[in-house]
Amino acid sequence: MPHVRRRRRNTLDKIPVTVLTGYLGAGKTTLLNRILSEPHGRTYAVIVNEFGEIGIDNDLVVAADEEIFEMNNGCVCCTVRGDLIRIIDGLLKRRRRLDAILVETTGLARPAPVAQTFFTDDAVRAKTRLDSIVTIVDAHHLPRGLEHSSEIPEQIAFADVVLLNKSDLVDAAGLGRAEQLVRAINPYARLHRTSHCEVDLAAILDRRAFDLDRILTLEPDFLTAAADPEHEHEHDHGHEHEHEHEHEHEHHHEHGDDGHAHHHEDDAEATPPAAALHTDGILSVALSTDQLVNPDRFVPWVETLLAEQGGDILRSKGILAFTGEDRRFVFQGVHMIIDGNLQRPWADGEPRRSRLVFIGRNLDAARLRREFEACIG
Ligand SMILES: Nc1nc2c(ncn2[C@@H]2O[C@H](COP(=O)(O)OP(=O)(O)OP(=O)(O)O)[C@@H](O)[C@H]2O)c(=O)[nH]1
Repeated sequence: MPHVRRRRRNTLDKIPVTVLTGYLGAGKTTLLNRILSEPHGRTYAVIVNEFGEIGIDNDLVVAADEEIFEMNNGCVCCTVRGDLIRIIDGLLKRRRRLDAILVETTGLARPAPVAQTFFTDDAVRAKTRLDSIVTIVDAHHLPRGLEHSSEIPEQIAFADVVLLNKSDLVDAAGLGRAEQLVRAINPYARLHRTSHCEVDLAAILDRRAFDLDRILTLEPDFLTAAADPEHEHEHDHGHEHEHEHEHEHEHHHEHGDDGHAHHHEDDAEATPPAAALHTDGILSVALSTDQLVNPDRFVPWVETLLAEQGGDILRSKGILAFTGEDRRFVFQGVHMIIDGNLQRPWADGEPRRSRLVFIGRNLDAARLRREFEACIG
């Protein structure tokens, strides 16, 4: 069927865009330098706020007075002196095929406006697709950073992929604690422990974390991120995490008025000291049901919820089994912008289990649960 072929080609042709965030000194430049100088045989474009920040050797730069710089490995680097949409337009007009675009969000407290550009701008959306949000976390600085910064938990909350970097500067216990701090904010991101951002670029580029089709193939990880076999862990502590995640999935993170997480007593072993868990009130709420959900109630509910509380809800994702519908409804959101559609049919014998997750601040878990349950049947 002609239109099916056209759709496939469109998806394949779209250039994946990765949005990179991370606190001051976390290692963003280190990662970008690798991408722009390693002989990986692919052509990536890196968009940075100010070229000066990248600190790359000037010899790599071919045409220094242009806004778009070509590197000696074929990658291009450009700077958001102008606006993002115009820069992307300029990149797309170049003849050379790009394998991926990476946008660094230094200087922006929040990565959301950049991410949303790829949902909302038609011209950009026609040629590119938001692939994932990657957050670099300084494992050494994280406990202190969380005490002082509201940006760090927010950046972690947005992430589809977390690089827990500077792992060489902390011992195994410290690294485990840092990972728990990340997980307390965002249990769903794929996490890689790195030193000097040494990670296979395939782990951060072209992940299809925002691709609704792909959420389905990632589904085993969707609510069990800690059991991810692709984690680059140096030692096995999976059991601890499975335990931790049982709580996260069945209940949610319980935070008190002080914004600190409170865990169940039997979880004590896997829980960092409460004082270290300053997550700026950001928590995740996971909801699920084995009963069918009424789309006429669910869709208006989630739309209203995100319209009213989208400022606080940083990320949302869901797979829904609707009454009278053989296909799965899948959605994905950044603040109040959501994208969702019907996907493949539920397989024979596959439990029609609806799951959704919200990550954000000021989330009233009991109310979310109550309102979601009101959409059942
Ligand atoms: N020990 C150690 N040092 C690292 C690692 N990653 C980066 N660094 C160093 O940390 C410092 C900061 O790294 P950058 O890559 O500049 O960090 P950044 O996030 O770009 O920093 P800003 O541009 O200031 O936001 C540099 O001196 C890096 O060499 C790591 O994994 N281990």
